[in-house]
Amino acid sequence: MPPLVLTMGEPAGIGGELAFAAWSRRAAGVPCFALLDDPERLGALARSLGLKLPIRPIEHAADAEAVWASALPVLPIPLAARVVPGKPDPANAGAIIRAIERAVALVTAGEASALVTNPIQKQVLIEAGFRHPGHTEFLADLAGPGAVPVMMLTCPGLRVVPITIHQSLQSAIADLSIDKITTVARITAAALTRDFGIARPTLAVSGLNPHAGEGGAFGREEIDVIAPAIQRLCAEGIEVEGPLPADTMFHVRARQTYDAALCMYHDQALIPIKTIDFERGVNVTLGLPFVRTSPDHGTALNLAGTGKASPESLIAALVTADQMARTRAAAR
Ligand SMILES: NC(=O)C1=CN([C@@H]2O[C@H](COP(=O)(O)OP(=O)(O)OC[C@H]3O[C@@H](n4cnc5c(N)ncnc54)[C@H](O)[C@@H]3O)[C@@H](O)[C@H]2O)C=CC1
Ligand SMILES: NCC(=O)COP(=O)(O)O
Repeated sequence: MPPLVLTMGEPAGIGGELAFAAWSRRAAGVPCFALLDDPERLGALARSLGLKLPIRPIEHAADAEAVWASALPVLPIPLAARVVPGKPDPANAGAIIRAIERAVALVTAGEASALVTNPIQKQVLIEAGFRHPGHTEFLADLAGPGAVPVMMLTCPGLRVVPITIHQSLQSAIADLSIDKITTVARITAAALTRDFGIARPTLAVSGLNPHAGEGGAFGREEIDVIAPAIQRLCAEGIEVEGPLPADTMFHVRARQTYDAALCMYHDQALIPIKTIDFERGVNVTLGLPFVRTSPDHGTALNLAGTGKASPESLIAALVTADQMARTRAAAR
């Protein structure tokens, strides 16, 4: 298998030190990855953390495997400005974006088995002219026409999928449609079978309004949009239940009745998973022609450069990406 590729993310965030921690756990089974980052800034970061961590620039992703046992393999992406932990600099936006583009090129060419992204500081990139609200949408754009990105977060015992992603709550509600819900549900069901080995997945679909609308008394989206989408999916043979009240579909016993919860907007899906298991949450983008995962957390600027951030979610993202890539390779 080719190595994974890991992007730098926001260099003023915690991504670099998490990559160090992940590489340090290689003997415990963290899969081999090539880090797309600036070797000089990584060296400075390691020194400031008091780490004697060998960093080895490599020319090709394929060189990572030979280097892995003795040094952290880095595909160099030079940064424009010196990095100050906790203080993102828009001058580095170009390099952050180039790292993502190079990673997609490598995974598309088969030189990397899957793509794992470190978190970006979205506002800094957007202010620097980045046209996408997040990786999910950018990766779909890079993947080309036909890619419909679906965000799924997973931790032991729970998977959640927001139907609408990075947009205002007002526009998310306006954008809900039967077609959107059915498209996301079909992609989710197919991915649960292909990538997670669930032969006949059960999807639980949330309502939008309190008490799933209380029969129309608290809103009509359940009646006009969500229930018809569920009927269409059931007619296609997909196991779907709902619309369920969002406040009661995440307790322990409820979580055991479905394989993924489809929610109407970002926070409805992400609050339960980040509350239940922030440390082991993994963000997976479905609907792309390649495997992409990331940790569930963001840049944590308040922890950057301290060495105190937990690497567990990044390690879970690396392990999940490796497992998904192996499952797909075995099915070919
Ligand atoms: N995939 C991505 O690129 C993502 C990027 N972000 C971006 O991250 C930036 C900051 O977002 P926030 O909402 O502040 O979320 P955040 O996840 O960066 O931080 C929230 C809280 O969790 C803590 N935290 C985060 N990761 C941690 C770790 N590994 N170990 C220990 N504590 C940790 C932070 O210190 C902070 O107190 C935003 O620009 C956001 O857009 C957020 C989520 C995903
Ligand atoms: N909160 C999850 C999130 O924002 C993930 O964003 P991205 O993976 O699309 O960058």
